Amino acid sequence: MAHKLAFIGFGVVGQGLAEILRDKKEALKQNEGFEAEIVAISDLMKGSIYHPGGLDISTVLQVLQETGSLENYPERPGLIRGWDSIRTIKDTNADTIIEVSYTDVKTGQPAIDHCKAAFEKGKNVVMTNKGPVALAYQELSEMAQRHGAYWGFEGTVMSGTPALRMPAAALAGNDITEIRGILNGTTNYILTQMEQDGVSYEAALKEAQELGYAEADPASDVEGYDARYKIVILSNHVMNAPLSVGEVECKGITGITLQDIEKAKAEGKSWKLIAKAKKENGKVIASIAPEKLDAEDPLASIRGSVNAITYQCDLLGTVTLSGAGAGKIETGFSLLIDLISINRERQLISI
Ligand SMILES: NC(=O)C1=CN([C@@H]2O[C@H](COP(=O)(O)OP(=O)(O)OC[C@H]3O[C@@H](n4cnc5c(N)ncnc54)[C@H](OP(=O)(O)O)[C@@H]3O)[C@@H](O)[C@H]2O)C=CC1
Ligand SMILES: N[C@@H](CC=O)C(=O)O
Repeated sequence: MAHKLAFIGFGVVGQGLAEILRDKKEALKQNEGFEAEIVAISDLMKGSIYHPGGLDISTVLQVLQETGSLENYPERPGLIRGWDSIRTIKDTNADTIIEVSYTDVKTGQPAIDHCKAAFEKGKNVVMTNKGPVALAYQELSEMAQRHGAYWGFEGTVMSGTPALRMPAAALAGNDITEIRGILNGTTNYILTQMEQDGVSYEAALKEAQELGYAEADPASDVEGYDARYKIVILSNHVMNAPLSVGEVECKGITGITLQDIEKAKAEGKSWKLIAKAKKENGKVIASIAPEKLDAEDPLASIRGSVNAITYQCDLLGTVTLSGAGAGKIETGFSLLIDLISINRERQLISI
């Protein structure tokens, strides 16, 4: 049976997943027994469409590309327009909600309410929005479990790079005592462009926005708030240690000038925005701050929108993972791997 999906938000990442589902439809069916049907899309400005029998993905993407609005999706019997996010979550026949609206760095809303509305209906949520995971991890995990719903959020940290799934699956049994990483693609892209090509901060930020890496409000990236959410998610989910956003010291990259970067380069060093979390006497101490790294530091060579993370494990020692930290298809993939996980669970249950 096809998975029925409803998208809340349909910007860069939502469209990335839709493109993957369009382009890999046959391969996913053949290799994974996975079939998906987009039944609804509700976006703040682009409009909202729902058809219980499914929307045509190619037409949706084409109409959006040509006109910028879902309002121009062709009329057909049974098509409903104009439902807001909550109605789309509650009243459509979707069994999984793809929550890809913007990340609010203060309240996590309205995405927290989107998750609650879905779980109350026993619907799965797969999301890249970091707010609910960083601010309401415990409450939402319990709620999803109580209602028998799956909550997937691989893309909230390091896009489609398995920064959450890899330690949960392959490092299980270790105590992860420390995490250190570059967790924001936009700032790493900016710092790299400034260092490699002498591009100005403003021009590099504009490029990152055009490439789809930056948050809707890029202050979240450059002030370090996005990386702060990510270290909180890692602490709670991977280190199994409660940490709240307010406990993380946070400094962004806005104070770093081209001169600072040139000076570091002459010393053989590189500026990076470093996220850290360390367990100390049963508590986690975490911070986000720019650091001038020696060339030998494994994180010094991480360039562009690529991210990297080092896990300090009690049994295995140091393990470092690097890969995409942002991007349309890369982050679309993070949603796909969560959907594939739901599908695999379904297949196991039906054996
Ligand atoms: N881009 C990336 O590489 C990554 C992004 N993320 C996260 O994924 C999420 C989506 O990112 P991205 O696609 O880049 O962002 P975009 O800004 O491109 O898309 C977000 C979309 O959500 C819509 N939206 C905002 N609020 C609501 C709402 N209440 N109901 C319905 N739609 C709403 C916006 O509408 P409109 O603009 O039409 O007003 C916009 O189309 C964000 O939370 C981001 O933090 C995570 C990892 C990587
Ligand atoms: N704006 C974020 C997107 C991914 O989380 C980033 O640049 O890392």
